[in-house]
Amino acid sequence: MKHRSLVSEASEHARMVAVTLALEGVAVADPAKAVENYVRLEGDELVLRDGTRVGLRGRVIVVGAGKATGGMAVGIEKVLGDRISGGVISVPEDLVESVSKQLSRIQVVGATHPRASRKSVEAGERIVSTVRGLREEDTVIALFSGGGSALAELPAEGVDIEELGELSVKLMKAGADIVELNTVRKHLSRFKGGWLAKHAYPAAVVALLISDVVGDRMDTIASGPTVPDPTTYQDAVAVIRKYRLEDSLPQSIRRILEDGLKGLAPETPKPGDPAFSRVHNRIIASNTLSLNAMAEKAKAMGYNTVILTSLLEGEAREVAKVLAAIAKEVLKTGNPVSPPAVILAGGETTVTVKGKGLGGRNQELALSAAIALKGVDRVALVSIGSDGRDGPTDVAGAVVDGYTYQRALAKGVRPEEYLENNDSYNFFRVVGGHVKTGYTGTNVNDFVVIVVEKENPWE
Ligand SMILES: Nc1ncnc2c1ncn2[C@@H]1O[C@H](COP(=O)(O)OP(=O)(O)OP(=O)(O)O)[C@@H](O)[C@H]1O
Ligand SMILES: O=C(O)[C@H](O)CO
Ligand SMILES: [Mg+2]
Repeated sequence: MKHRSLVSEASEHARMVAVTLALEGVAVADPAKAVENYVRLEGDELVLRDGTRVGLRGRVIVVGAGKATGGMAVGIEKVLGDRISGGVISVPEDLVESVSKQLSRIQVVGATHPRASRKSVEAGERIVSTVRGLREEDTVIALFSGGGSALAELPAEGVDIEELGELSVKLMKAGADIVELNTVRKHLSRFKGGWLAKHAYPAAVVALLISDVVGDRMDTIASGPTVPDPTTYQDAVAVIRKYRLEDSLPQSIRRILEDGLKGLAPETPKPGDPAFSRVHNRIIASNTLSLNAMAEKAKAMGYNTVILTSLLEGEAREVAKVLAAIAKEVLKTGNPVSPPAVILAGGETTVTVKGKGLGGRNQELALSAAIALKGVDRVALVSIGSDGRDGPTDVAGAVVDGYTYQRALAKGVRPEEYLENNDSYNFFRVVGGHVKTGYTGTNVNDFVVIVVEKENPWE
């Protein structure tokens, strides 16, 4: 069968618009651009986008940790230039060389993630010694993003970093979510959970955060080194009990938690602590901020636009069915918006991997949507991970339309079979539809864009 009969003009147009919008969501989350769009220097004042003004009277020290922190540091050097007195950031060790080349005022150290190591402690010690002893007239610019929890650490007294890394991995494998995981990590640290703000006090702190946490809880992003910690030792112990890990706790960790419960070890700094009186925590890139930018662009392109949520969760293949149903409803009744329509959603779905295939949650969501959208004209759906790596694969995600199913059959590929085997990567490798961005250097979770065209989108 000719390819032309396996697609329509409207579907092609919808695919193009869907991918264009998804890439806009990634672009606005670019770490350097996000910093440059959020802060500017006016005389001897740092002015934040929300109008906050911070006088730069003494030294300006830049610190931070995270997978996007290198890009953020490039941005802050562009904004502040030689107003920066110095500083040090921790990035994944394979990025140290490329990031160092772009910086002239800020030093770069390499550490490990998603599991912390001795290198993470060296990074944590470097950062803390850089901010300790600063004066009231000095200013710390803190740059934190996803991966920051692992990339910089200062373990609580006696806690062994290898044992801490082991416990973190056990909690991740047991299914703990990031809020639970970081509640535990904050209570075994003297860096996380607001401790860095304590070390920097009485200097002013401007913390710029790129959120990879669904729901954007600031105290959870990189475990909130500059953010007052609302969680307690009781919360941390409750997490460990929930995942039945208390019997296998190493002695050093058990002791700290028991001392904490008895009030013999300091709680993480809480809201109201004077150390936060001159701390300004700001999210400069997030799933919500990207969805808003995508919606603005869609409206400018003439689409009736709705943002469903930035809190998407659930099994990817099931979420896809709900999203496909919304796309069909737009065509059927014009609800929640009439064509030409753009429907946006973001967050982080999950995949229960039972098959032997290769893929990621975004590719799996797209494949399931291709099945649900079989035969539906004028519609496209794209799902991508904003960091450019969907699961253990080299693509960001995939785009599908109402003809993807037929195109697969024409190539002898049965979509349901690939879905059952969690083999979405190989489905799109054969049928087409991969969205490749390369590693984007940012992470604001995943985006789904649905486009529903009117009869003739070229009009
Ligand atoms: N064959 C597969 N098909 C679908 N999803 C898969 C497959 N293999 C792994 N996954 C999913 O990919 C997830 C890991 O995704 P990924 O590698 O993008 O990390 P992440 O969750 O985005 O974390 P990071 O913050 O490091 O990017 C796993 O939790 C798993 O659910
Ligand atoms: O490093 C972390 O804690 C996670 O990426 C959440 O920000
Ligand atoms: Mg990822």
